[in-house]
Amino acid sequence: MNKKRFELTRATKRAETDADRLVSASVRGSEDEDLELKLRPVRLREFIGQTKAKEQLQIALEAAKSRGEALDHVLLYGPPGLGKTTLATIIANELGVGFQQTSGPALEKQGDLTAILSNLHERQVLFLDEIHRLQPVLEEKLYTALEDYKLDIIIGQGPAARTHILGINPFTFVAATTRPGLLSSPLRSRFGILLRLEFYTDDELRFIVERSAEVLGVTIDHDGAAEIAMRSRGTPRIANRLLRRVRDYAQVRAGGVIDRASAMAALQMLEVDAHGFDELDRRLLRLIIERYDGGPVGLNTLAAALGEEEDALEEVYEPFLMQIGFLNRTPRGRVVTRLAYEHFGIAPPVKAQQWERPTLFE
Ligand SMILES: Nc1ncnc2c1ncn2[C@@H]1O[C@H](COP(=O)(O)OP(=O)(O)OP(=O)(O)O)[C@@H](O)[C@H]1O
Repeated sequence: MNKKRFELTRATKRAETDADRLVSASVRGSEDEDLELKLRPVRLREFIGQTKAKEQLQIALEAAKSRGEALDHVLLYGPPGLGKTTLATIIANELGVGFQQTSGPALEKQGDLTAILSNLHERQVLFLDEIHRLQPVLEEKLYTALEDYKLDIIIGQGPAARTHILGINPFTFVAATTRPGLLSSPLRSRFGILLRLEFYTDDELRFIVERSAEVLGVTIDHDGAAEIAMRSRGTPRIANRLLRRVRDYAQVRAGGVIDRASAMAALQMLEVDAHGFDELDRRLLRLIIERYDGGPVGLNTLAAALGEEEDALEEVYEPFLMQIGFLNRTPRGRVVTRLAYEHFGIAPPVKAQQWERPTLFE
């Protein structure tokens, strides 16, 4: 198996494992896709949270519109399910231009990319998801397209082959990635606007749940929405999925109304705890606490002990645990914090407190 194929197989396996989880931030099947289409905000003013990114984008959009030019290329990065695709569609809507979507792994041949680029309309948005998985030859092809709106194409084969420069319409390239560190610096430097998406606060997620409930025609009170928000791991995609499952429960057991009691009962039945942890998070944290005395423990050791891919741990499980302060990455490996011990009602060893304090050399 060649290296690229091996990478793709690993990524597919990772996606499959993750997709089994109720609190996965990845899309889980066609039900999720249908729901997302219905719930996706269309304009920037409907997009909740991400204040910094939104402000930066709003200014750039207004400036581009008033100059009548294509918006600078945009790179959106951050964990899955935080609204990268949503923002890309909003950019096209706000500019009043067409939108075309593809992804790094979907583009296999140079011809695929050439066909897409040469058919773009003036100022339209081309959205490329998972840009970190774009093949290097295609990445190089993109450079001139992004910089000068030109494409080098080769006509003919063998000694008769000639290169030809093809002009393309000025367009806005919006790319998304969960792994910005994997992008080469020449590629990164082609983006004028870099927007980092952060995990949402509980209040922002509560707004999102209330808005989604309204769109779906579900009766929910403030406390019910807050309960779902709190367990959504800072991620709108998870909030919307939990809302759907709680709605089912409320319909059958609570007269169709979601309040704190029915939300709590439903989420308890679904085994999603107060932090939105599921079985996998608990296994990960307990393993570090019980087998490695709180850490530090290396990523590869953890992955082997859990039977998970290293990438999955790094991309899917760890970011949220770090965000809420349960886990730290140190040069010597992963360590859990006092909060993790408290969560499981286990007394932390004295050294756990030392690790929380960053040293001069970390
Ligand atoms: N700020 C927001 N306000 C309201 N709903 C949101 C917001 N961000 C995301 N959502 C909801 O969450 C769903 C997932 O968002 P989206 O598909 O844009 O995430 P993503 O970051 O592109 O994920 P991935 O990287 O997995 O493709 C959307 O369908 C939308 O309903």
